Amino acid sequence: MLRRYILLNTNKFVNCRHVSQSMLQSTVDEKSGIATVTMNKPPVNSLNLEFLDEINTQLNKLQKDKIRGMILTSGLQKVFCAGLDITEFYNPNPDRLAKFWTVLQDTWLSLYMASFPTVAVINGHSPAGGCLFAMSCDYRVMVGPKYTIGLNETKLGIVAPKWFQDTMVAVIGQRKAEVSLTTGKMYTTDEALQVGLIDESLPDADSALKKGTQFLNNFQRISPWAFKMTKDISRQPTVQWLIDNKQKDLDFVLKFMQSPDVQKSLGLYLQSLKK
Ligand SMILES: CC/C=C\C/C=C\CCC/C=C/CC(=O)SCCNC(=O)CCNC(=O)[C@H](O)C(C)(C)COP(=O)(O)OP(=O)(O)OC[C@H]1O[C@@H](n2cnc3c(N)ncnc32)[C@H](O)[C@@H]1OP(=O)(O)O
Repeated sequence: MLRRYILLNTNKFVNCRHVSQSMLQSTVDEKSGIATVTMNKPPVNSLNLEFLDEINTQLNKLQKDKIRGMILTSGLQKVFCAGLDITEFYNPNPDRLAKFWTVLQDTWLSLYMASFPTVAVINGHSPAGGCLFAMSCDYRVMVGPKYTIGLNETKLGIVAPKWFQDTMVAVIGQRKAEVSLTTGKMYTTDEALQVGLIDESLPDADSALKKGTQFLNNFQRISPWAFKMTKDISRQPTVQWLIDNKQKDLDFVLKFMQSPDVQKSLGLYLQSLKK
């Protein structure tokens, strides 16, 4: 493994393994065994087929490398992740759409059930799929006060799939999730903290990264096996539906996304984004 000193977001030099460098930068601190995975796909870290594939491959690699924890963050100025790349849904090629959705399912399962503790350092806006990724980590630290987070699918004229919804229910509870999902609510950092969608709010990215690392350091005294078993038991009810219904979920998405009404809504939404 290539060893070198590199500059991390914390502006400190640390001895680390440099795992990869592309749309995703991943570094592992040799001493703590904590990986920092930085999404860096300008302009907004939208999740397309290739990016999701890279994220999933990296998560599986970190698992094999037996890292002790992971921070997921963004290398962009003001966006953590803009969610799924809407162009994957608009006038889709059915084969590519099927691959895209399958990789999304797999990436979510890898992240949600990661064998190591995970923290999302949300250093920018985090709508829809970005919120899903943040909610799938074990702890969320968000940089405030100016960014927003939430599952806004209804505002696009589409519907958050069951497993997106269940992930939110697991974090903020049934009632709050229902209101949040039906209204497509995007929470400010303060609102997200109040509702329990995030665990901490910090004024800048450096202190958020420190907080995330502090959380992960709690696990130095906890057996990785005990951690993983506890997490599996806790998260099993949320993941089981997708594990049992991957094909059904995919078939539904293929049909739903090719319907003229949904295509019309997506076209209008894409246009409004371009404006
Ligand atoms: C029972 C039913 C079950 C199942 C149904 C089946 C399937 C449904 C699946 C639905 C799941 C969807 C999950 C999603 O994640 S959908 C994506 C939702 N994302 C958004 O709404 C975010 C939109 N973006 C923004 O709000 C802003 O861009 C953001 C706040 C993130 C950043 O703002 P900023 O001002 O910094 O940048 P912009 O100028 O807006 O954007 C720059 C360029 O990037 C393009 N862009 C932005 N977001 C996306 C995206 N998600 N996908 C693709 N492209 C995106 C934007 O258009 C700009 O492009 P250019 O103008 O530069 O060409």
